[in-house]
Amino acid sequence: MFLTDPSPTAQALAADLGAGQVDDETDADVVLVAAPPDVAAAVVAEQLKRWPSAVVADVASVKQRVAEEVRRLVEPGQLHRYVGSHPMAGRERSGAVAAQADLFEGRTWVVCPQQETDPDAVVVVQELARATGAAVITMPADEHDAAVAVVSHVPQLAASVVAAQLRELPEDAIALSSGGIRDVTRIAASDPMLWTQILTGNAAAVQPVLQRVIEQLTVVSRSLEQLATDDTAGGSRGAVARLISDGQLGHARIPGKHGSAPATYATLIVPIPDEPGSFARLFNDVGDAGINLEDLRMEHGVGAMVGLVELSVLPAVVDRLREVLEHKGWSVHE
Ligand SMILES: NC(=O)c1ccc[n+]([C@@H]2O[C@H](COP(=O)([O-])OP(=O)(O)OC[C@H]3O[C@@H](n4cnc5c(N)ncnc54)[C@H](O)[C@@H]3O)[C@@H](O)[C@H]2O)c1
Ligand SMILES: O=C(O)C(=O)C[C@]1(C(=O)O)C=C[C@@H](O)C=C1
Repeated sequence: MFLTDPSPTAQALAADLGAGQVDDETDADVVLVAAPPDVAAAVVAEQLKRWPSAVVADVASVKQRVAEEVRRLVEPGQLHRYVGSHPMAGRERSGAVAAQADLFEGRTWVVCPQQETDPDAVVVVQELARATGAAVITMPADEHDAAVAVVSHVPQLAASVVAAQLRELPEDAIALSSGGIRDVTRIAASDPMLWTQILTGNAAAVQPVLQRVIEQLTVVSRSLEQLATDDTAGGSRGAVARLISDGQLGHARIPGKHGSAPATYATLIVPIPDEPGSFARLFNDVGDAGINLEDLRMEHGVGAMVGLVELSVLPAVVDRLREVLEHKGWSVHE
């Protein structure tokens, strides 16, 4: 595998970290363009020209705009070798240092062929995606863009706007931060430059979703305004409950591991000392019990040298897990 990047540091770092060798002008069968969205189409066009028989795919987070630009930049006879794609996995941090070999395992990778795309080129990109452990979904670019507006782009704005409220919060108020704020704001650490490009590139699909969010929040805001002065105000509690309940219904639809149906797991919380080897000891004890962890989260205790590890397992094995862990000396909470 060969790498090339206009930033010599990014290129050398990716090579040092084992992503491949620096481009040495050998032939290419498949080129994967992982450049920022606003230059992705130009890089695709350049690569189609440079490698006259290669399949060229991009991974930009918006698909329609990139495909339209590629169509403008490329000779019509070359378009059959371009395949738009988008792995639905990533990090809130950029650059090769943030890379993870298993990032795409069990995640979805969307492939968006155009009408000109050669079906064999589509298969090449689908296979490349599957080789990373991802599950492939193939859909038209406009459907992709409408979907990611809801499942990725508006969530980014929501995380950012909630996190922005923390900027001037006094220290003793920030100290109360726990699961709620951490869960809602993880992606608020994302790169502003990348996200400005993504949101600009998908503005037409994102704006109507954002408008619906604003309308629903406006209803709740009006209700709370009424309740703040008159807690008997008719209809106001209903409006608040409706939003929370609609949220429950939406949340229950998020697919489980490997794109399977949403699963309900049983969870146990285990405090672990903040010292080397604690995690390994806990995992060994879970492994010795022959129990598969379905999910895992960790929170840091504020002002205490402990971490709170939340273990998610199938409900059928939770009692046995609790028993085993208590027997091994762990304190276990529901
Ligand atoms: N970060 C994510 O979570 C994520 C997930 C899925 C898809 N994507 C998409 O992947 C692409 C890259 O995002 P990233 O997070 O890896 O960004 P990144 O900043 O980590 O990497 C982008 C790389 O592109 C290089 N680059 C800049 N201009 C270039 C140009 N003109 N030609 C060639 N290379 C150029 C940069 O030097 C940099 O090394 C974007 O299109 C993004 O939408 C990102
Ligand atoms: O989980 C993250 O940190 C992501 O950045 C992932 C995420 C997403 O919203 O799911 C973000 C943008 C990419 O286009 C694809 C995936």
